[in-house]
Amino acid sequence: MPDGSPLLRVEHLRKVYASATGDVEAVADLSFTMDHGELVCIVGPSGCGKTTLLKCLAGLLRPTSGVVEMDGSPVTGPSPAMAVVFQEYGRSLYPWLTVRGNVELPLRHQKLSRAVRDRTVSDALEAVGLPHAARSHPWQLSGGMQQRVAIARAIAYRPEVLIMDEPFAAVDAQTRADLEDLVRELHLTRGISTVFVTHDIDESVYLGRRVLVLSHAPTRVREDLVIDLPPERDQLTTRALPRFTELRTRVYEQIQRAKRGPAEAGPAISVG
Ligand SMILES: Nc1ncnc2c1ncn2[C@@H]1O[C@H](COP(=O)(O)OP(=O)(O)OP(=O)(O)O)[C@@H](O)[C@H]1O
Repeated sequence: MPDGSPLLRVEHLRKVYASATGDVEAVADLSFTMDHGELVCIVGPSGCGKTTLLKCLAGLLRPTSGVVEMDGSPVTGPSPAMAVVFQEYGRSLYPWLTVRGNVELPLRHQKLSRAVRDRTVSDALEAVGLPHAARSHPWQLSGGMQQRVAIARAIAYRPEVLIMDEPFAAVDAQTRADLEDLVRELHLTRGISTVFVTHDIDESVYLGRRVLVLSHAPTRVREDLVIDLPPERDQLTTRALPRFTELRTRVYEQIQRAKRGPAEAGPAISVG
């Protein structure tokens, strides 16, 4: 239960890959915390280390040094309290299972009665707007619908943290806008704590309550920006607000500076 302590604590995280051509330092010295119920977006220059960071958060990669803690306990491996949604929805869904079967799959490892499991799956499909597609197979659905199935599977699992790695990079602009609104709605109505990695500056400002701008690789947090836009957001009115433009300009400038190299990276600061 939330008691004022952070949900996620990342402190002095460092990750060095050993490779045949020499060591690659992907994450240099990265620290931040995230509270229960927050939606934090992470942006940074291409190849800066975003996926490496997410894999360390999700326990899929062991950090070289530093700490990742969830609810005060170190993350040392894949945690049942975290669900990850990747960009490649086509590869994350099982084509031989129906939509319902895909959403239900991770629940089979939980000790739930058949009735509760059925209700949980139906509720998740309802939440992503796909109750009518339960009996379809993923390959019968559009890309955006398949990504909704992946999101339904993640939320049915009731994770403490939903981690999303550029989840909408492969869909068209209109579908992307709809999926962004779905993430906002799930955040507002269900209070799901979400870490959302994106290349898209406008998307990070539209979605986030905070945006972490990462430096060039080896990465660290260059800026921790509070997004003080109203919680009820709308694709037209929110994006037309002068404050939206100020915030996107700020993120854009920081990424441009970050691209110029590690020497430009300053300490993490908060800007209201
Ligand atoms: N398994 C690996 N072995 C060696 N180096 C790696 C490995 N995985 C990633 N890297 C290197 O670590 C750095 C960060 O990679 P990472 O994929 O985390 O960045 P990213 O910000 O997610 O990239 P993108 O913007 O392309 O999505 C890059 O220099 C990459 O080449």
